[in-house]
Parts: sequence; C-alpha cells; structure tokens
Amino acid sequence: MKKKLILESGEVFHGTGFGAEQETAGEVVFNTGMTGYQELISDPSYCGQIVCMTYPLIGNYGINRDDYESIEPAIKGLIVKELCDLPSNFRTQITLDELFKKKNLSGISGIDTRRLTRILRSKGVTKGKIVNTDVDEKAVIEELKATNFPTNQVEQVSTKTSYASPGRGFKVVLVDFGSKLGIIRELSQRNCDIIVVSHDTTAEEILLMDPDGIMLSNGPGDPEDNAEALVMIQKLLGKVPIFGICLGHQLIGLACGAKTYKLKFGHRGGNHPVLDLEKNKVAITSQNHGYAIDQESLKNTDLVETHIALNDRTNEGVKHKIHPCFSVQYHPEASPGPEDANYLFDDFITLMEDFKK
Ligand SMILES: NC(=O)CC[C@H](N)C(=O)O
Repeated sequence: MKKKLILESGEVFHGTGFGAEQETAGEVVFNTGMTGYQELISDPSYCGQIVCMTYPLIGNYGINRDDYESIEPAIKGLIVKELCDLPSNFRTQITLDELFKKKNLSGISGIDTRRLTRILRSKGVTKGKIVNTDVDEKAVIEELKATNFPTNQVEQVSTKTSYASPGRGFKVVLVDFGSKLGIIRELSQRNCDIIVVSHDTTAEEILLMDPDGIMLSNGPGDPEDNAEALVMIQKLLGKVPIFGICLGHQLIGLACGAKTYKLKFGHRGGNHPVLDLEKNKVAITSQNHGYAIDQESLKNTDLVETHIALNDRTNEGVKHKIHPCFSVQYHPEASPGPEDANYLFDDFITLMEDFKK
C-alpha cells in the first residue's frame, strides 16, 4: 500500500507501507547499524521513536526466536530503503513484515534514507508521521507541531512487577527503566542473582532486598523526566555499589548534580569509538542515545569523566570520586553490536567484591 512520511519540518517522502496499515507518529531518528534490526526494534529505549535505518537492505536475515531485547517492541515505526521479504538464515522464523503485522507496527520502505538522514543530521531529530497518501500534508505538519513528547515513556516500558533471574553469585537489583534483556544476560553469565524491579522502586525497598550491587538500566525519553529515580540514587550512593548504563548513566549524573542536554541527532549505531581515559584504550561501541551529560557541569560534582566519544568528544562515562559507582553512556552488553566494552561487567563484579571486603 502506498504511504508517505511527513516531517514536522515539512519534507514529504513517498514509499510503500509494510506491517500494520495504521498511521504512526513519533520522533524520527536514524541508526547506522548494518545488522541488529531485531534487537533495535525490541529495545525499549526506542519507545516513541520512528527509526530510519541508513543501511539500505533491512530484513535479509529475518526474525528469529532469540534476538529480542524485550518481549513487546516499544518502537513506533521503521523507515527503510529496501525491505527484504525473502530472508535467508537458518534461524529465521518469520519475516520483518510478518513481525510488524503480528505486533501491529507500521513501517515504510522505498524511502531515500540517505536524504532523510542528511536532513536529520542538519536540522536535528524531528517529529514525523507515516500516513496514507491521501492524507492532507499541511494538517499533519500542524498536528506534529502541536504534539509534545510524552514524559512518561519509562513508565510505559518498565516492568510493573518485580521478577527474579536466580543465580548463585552476587545479588544485583536491576532497576528497570526499559532494560534490554542483554543486560540481564551479561549479569547472569557472571552468576549474579538478579532481581528486576520497577523504575519507581524506592531506595528503602531496594535496601530491604540486601543487594550486593545495583544496576541502573537503559531506557527511553528525557532523563530529566525521572525525578523520583534521582532521590532513590542519592539515597543508595555509598550504601551499595552502583553501575549505570545509558539512561542509568544520565540519572547518576543528574543525581550527583550534573546536567544533561539533548544532542542534535544522537548516537545510534554499532561503530562508535569511545576512549577509556583511565585504561587509555579505545572500544568500538554499540550506542543508542539522544541525550548526554554536560561535561562542564561535571566540574561541580563528585563525578569524574572516564570515557569520551572520539567522533564528537562528548561524555561517555563517569565514576564517583568517593562512592563505589560508575556508569557509561554506551551499551557494553552490545545487543546489537560489538562486545569490546563487555569488560565493564567484570569491573562491576570487582567493585562488588571490593565493597564486600
Ligand atoms: N538507550 C538509552 O538508555 C537512552 C537514554 C536516553 N533516553 C537518551 O536518549 O539519551
């Protein structure tokens, strides 16, 4: 079915719809990954977003049983150049189109994703809507201009009830702000006894579980929309070792008095070089973030910068000067992408070991 993508900034792209037939609107961002579309689609951090894939052929290895990062996708839509509906992969169960139909997700193919990406890079990420070709474009542009992003995206994706992933090692409370399953996999591979709790769990409730460590997960939206979590973090600092990833990293920054800001078009892909300032080594990292910690504001806190992005020198990691607490903006669990930074999970285990001594 013929469809079109309309951007708040007025550009219109014509293409072919796939998946569900309904309209869909959201923040249009781009991801430069060549593979990993199944993990991307199911990463709760993309809640509310329509993702443009810069790699031109998407769907060519299908959808399999294992590579989901959450049970229910939170993505609002997908924009591709060429949709492959004849996947070739021994693990394939269904096609990307079949998944989108099953999950009631809308996509559009046949789009000049290079031109769209150049617009997003020059104008910044923008709201957009995938609609039928007969829809009035001016009305959609006005509607997009009047639309504000929801401020409860973490609440939409966080678990409503606690659940366990048992292990014989350190007890880790994972605060789920929209966690990727890859984080649970990495902690489980290190024998951690994991309890996953909702984003609004209090510090008192967490301390009652007597954890050896706290994992603050990735998640969608503006980090400043999570005031409750900052209070929880401030109360836990110094009492239990803390490791934060992506949104968790930004929340640690805010809890310690730093500021965050919105990047023009964000970092989303699997080839972002990050320099570990302490180890003086570069990791090629998996990234998906639209906000960052303001480096200038770190000067007024007890945090020190530990990692920077080599493409644009923005902050990619901090650690606390006094308390056992560190975090990174990128994704050491990969899923998808390179696993160069996987060592950070071992650093977390060491932090818990040292704290117990
Ligand atoms: N993957 C994440 O945790 C993203 C964090 C935050 N929502 C951002 O866009 O920067």
